[in-house]
Amino acid sequence: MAKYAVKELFLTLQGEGAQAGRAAVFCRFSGCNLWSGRETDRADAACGFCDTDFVGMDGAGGAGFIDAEALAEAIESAWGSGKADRFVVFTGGEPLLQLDEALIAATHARGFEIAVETNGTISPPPGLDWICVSPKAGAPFIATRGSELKLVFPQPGLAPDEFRGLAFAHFWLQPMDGPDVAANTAAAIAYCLAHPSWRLSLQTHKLIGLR
Ligand SMILES: C[S@@+](CC[C@H](N)C(=O)[O-])C[C@H]1O[C@@H](n2cnc3c(N)ncnc32)[C@H](O)[C@@H]1O
Ligand SMILES: Nc1nc2[nH]cc(C(=O)O)c2c(=O)[nH]1
Ligand code: SF4
Ligand SMILES: [Mg+2]
Repeated sequence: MAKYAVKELFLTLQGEGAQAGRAAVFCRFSGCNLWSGRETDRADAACGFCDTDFVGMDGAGGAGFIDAEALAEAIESAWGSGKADRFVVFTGGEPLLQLDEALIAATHARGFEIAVETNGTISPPPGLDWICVSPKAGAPFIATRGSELKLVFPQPGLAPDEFRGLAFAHFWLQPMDGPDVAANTAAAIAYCLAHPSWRLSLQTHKLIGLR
């Protein structure tokens, strides 16, 4: 049986947060601990606003990978040859359900800086270069330190000031995409104007039609 289930693997620009604009291989793992990914379950899910299809392994570059070497090789091949500043973002779904020390070692051995996008419910393994934590209302909050905290806003029951004293280098509000994105963006702007330690994170890839 394959060790890693990957929905899709692609080269793009990181669209969000402090690394926005940077070339990166996105490795999107299948599966999440806060939603099955099925629309019929969304209303009952712990995380109900997800913008991502992470079910199965049928996306571009998606597959079951037999071991860390095989997946690291696919990541290297997606990056392409002859370019420095190698950067991989592990996301999902929830990447910390699958990302382990063997895969971290194998991608580091190929010269990649390693970032994760995590929902904060699982303690990150050692060795990561960049940790973006995006907590979810009502879910356990375990990963209370990292590189950046990116709060999807607004989430009833999750006030930004709960997080402000934590050990993160950057604090972002990212407007919740969906039917209310315009109102959510206005609310995030108003919050950042009134609380300047928070900055606005836009999903820039969506604005310009990038993946
Ligand atoms: C699809 S998630 C995958 C990683 C991880 N499960 C997490 O939630 O952080 C990637 C990023 O997109 C954010 N996101 C998901 N749905 C969103 C939405 N509707 N609007 C804005 N950001 C969203 C998440 O909060 C997270 O920062
Ligand atoms: N371009 C681009 N940037 C991103 N940053 C975080 C993303 C994610 O889905 O985790 C994402 C994504 O899906 N695409
Ligand atoms: S935790 Fe992340 S991947 Fe899981 S449903 Fe929420 S936004 Fe989507
Ligand atoms: Mg995304």
